[in-house]
Amino acid sequence: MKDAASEFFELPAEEKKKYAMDSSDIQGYGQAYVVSEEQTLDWSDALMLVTYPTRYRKLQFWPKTPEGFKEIIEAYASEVRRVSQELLSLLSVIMGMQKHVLLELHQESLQALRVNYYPPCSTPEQVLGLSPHSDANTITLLMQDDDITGLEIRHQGGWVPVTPISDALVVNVGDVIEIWSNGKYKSVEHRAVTNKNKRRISYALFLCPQDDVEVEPLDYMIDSHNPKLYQKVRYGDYLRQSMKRKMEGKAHIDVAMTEDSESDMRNKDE
Ligand SMILES: O=C(O)CCC(=O)C(=O)O
Ligand SMILES: [Fe+2]
Repeated sequence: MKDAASEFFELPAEEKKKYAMDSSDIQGYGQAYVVSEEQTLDWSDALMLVTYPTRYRKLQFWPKTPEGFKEIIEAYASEVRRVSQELLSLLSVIMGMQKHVLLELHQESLQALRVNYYPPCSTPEQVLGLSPHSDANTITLLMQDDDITGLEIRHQGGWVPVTPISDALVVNVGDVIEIWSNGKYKSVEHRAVTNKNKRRISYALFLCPQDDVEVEPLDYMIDSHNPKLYQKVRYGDYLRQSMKRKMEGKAHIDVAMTEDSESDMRNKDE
């Protein structure tokens, strides 16, 4: 996967443009979250593909070069899908529920791959590879290059680098787990920084509920000490709302907050 992706991103621009993302779509080669001509762009390109359910695949965006890349993506997506399903069972148990609860909410889950390419940048202190955001899905499994640190997570007001561990995947909790757990498990705010000397590639597989799944705090997570913090949202609407905005930390999760919890948060900030 790493060799093939590297070869793809090093192809001439005209070759990569054959797979260019449409402005109204998220699949293909390009940059997502570009919502205005005035915004500062992140120092990265991406190849974004829906991998499951297979009927949502738009094969015209799956690169034909290098040879065999398509099959590699398919094999990687299928293996990581298996791991993410195991993780969902374990997460259900950690959240105090029966093993099958989260899996059932993902009966026909959507999985999308984003391969992020960050070219070397002569002024890394001036530009980000990927702006701060949380992932608007359930969990993300991320593979990073071994020899270069780029991912950082928000912790106690600062940014903490996530040093790559060889042969390990990073698992990010996304907004949907935050909403289902009524805020007990927070989606992690993260960003990617650029590097002066080396290019970096990361491989994110996003596991999402289907569009029509209604996301709201699960009954198990609410009691008299833990009032409901989020209102019900249809997942497809939540995702589309968050994609319409420029990436700005976790601001997009406001869409799902109840009015009370939103004003509580605001009072805390002030
Ligand atoms: O490059 C990274 O490590 C972060 C990628 C990421 O956060 C994303 O694709 O959503
Ligand atoms: Fe992310």
